[in-house]
Amino acid sequence: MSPTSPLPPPIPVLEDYGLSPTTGFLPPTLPLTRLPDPYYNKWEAIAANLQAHVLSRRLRGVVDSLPVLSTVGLEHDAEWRRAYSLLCFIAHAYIWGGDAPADRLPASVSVPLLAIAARLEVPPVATYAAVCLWNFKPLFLDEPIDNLENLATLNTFTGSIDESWFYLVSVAIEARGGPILALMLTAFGAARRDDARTVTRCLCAFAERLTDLTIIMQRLYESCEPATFYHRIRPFLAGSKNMAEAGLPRGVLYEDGSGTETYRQYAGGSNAQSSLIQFFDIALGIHHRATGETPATTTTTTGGGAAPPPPSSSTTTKHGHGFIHEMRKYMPAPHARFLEDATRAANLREYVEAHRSDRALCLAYDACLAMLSSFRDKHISIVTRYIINPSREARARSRSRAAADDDAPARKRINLATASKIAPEKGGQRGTGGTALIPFLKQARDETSEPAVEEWTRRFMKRKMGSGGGGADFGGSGRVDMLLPQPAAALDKENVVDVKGLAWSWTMEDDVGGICMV
Ligand code: HEM
Repeated sequence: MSPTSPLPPPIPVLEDYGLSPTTGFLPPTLPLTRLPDPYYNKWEAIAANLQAHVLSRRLRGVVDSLPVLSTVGLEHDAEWRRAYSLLCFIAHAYIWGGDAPADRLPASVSVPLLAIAARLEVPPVATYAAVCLWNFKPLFLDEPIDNLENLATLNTFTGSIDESWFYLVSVAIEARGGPILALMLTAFGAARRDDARTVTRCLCAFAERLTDLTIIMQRLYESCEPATFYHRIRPFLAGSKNMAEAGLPRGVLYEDGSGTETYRQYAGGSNAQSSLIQFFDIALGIHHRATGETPATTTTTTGGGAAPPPPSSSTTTKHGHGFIHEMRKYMPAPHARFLEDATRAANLREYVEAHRSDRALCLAYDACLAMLSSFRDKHISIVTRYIINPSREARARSRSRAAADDDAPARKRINLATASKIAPEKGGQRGTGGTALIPFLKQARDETSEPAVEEWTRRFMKRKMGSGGGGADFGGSGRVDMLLPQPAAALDKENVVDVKGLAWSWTMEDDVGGICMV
């Protein structure tokens, strides 16, 4: 380094961001199962009986008559996190737990929720942190929390095993993936010292853990039924942004008694708010572009690899890289700050590019890309099974019902589950110009393999992503492309309809077959 060259950006220290070298983005101390101060017993009682309150249609009345409690009784961080999680469950049950959504959140919930969210630096909605990161307990304290058989949820909207399992799969992924943070920070340091052996060792360990994460994710099928997820669980996680057809045209007003409140709009809770997966991209130097954008410059090098494209500047687009970046606003701010600082320090892609002759290093790096690409491949199958297919079935059912019977059913519910069914009939919802869900996810997966250095890995991953042929697969049976709908651009715009994902509202192709068998 020349005397004038600037110092490299510091390698982040996990503890500075409240992160743990063992559990990663899960809290360093276990979530509390109850707030210790009895002052908060009313919150605890409502959350403990949330399903009964919703079922009996008494929740809104109970919450309306609740006093506005102060945050003065909250001491340690774990207490603030517990209070946040409780109030998020109560708030979303209040909004979505009736025949039509409530567009006002009473002061009894909104006042403490806003204060707690500000203190924790999270938005006042049911984020991934509220329902997953801070909402679990181990069944046995002396057993690890990266084992699904040792986990239970603290709160759910529905009381169903399916909902618990949905959250717990993510918790187990976060727990098993937690040590990857320290591993990769060690690799950043080793690359700076030009210690290729340590970098290789860290990358090998990373690739192995990534395989574990894919295995855990696929266990979702064991205890979470797609129809239950789509119709019963997903509606409670919905946000207030782009929710006009679901009954929230202006969003939600958080009452504070001032009379000057304005409507707020937030995205719904989604695993896309997981800092862990975004950290993987950062550590490996993977760049995500706006959906539909192709690499600007692709220079063929001697090894057959592509030179790293410039980091995407596209953070302003509505979706695509913009969406992935947007999700950082829904992470606890210290986690998002860690991601920013890790981005500045990340050096592995450049290091591997500069050491192309080191086969072991290149293979270890490419293995990580292949494993992460495989993880995303399996995730696309999950989204197809849990969102795309039930959405199509619901639409088909609602059409045939409408054709057979003009009489309205006895009681009509308006919420997220019914929204995508009623949207096309209302007109104006077809081909809204939004981003197509599956092409977005597929592009994120394809971008994951772009930095591969070894010629054979590149060929292999291209083949895996191609449209035909059999062949080996790093991750098992993940040939989803052949089974999925084609990109929206290739389709008749008339057949494109809205679909509510988790965080966001997307489009999908209505009439194309897409039964995905994994
Ligand atoms: C039933 C299970 C799941 C469903 C239905 C699902 C659905 C979705 C949907 C609809 C999106 C698009 C953004 C949105 O609208 O929220 C998305 C994105 C994403 N999901 Fe999932 N997801 C599931 C499980 C998971 C799990 C277990 C993880 C891992 C922790 C995960 C990680 C991600 C990530 C990282 C993205 C952003 C796109 C990317 O980086 O590839 N998802 N998911």
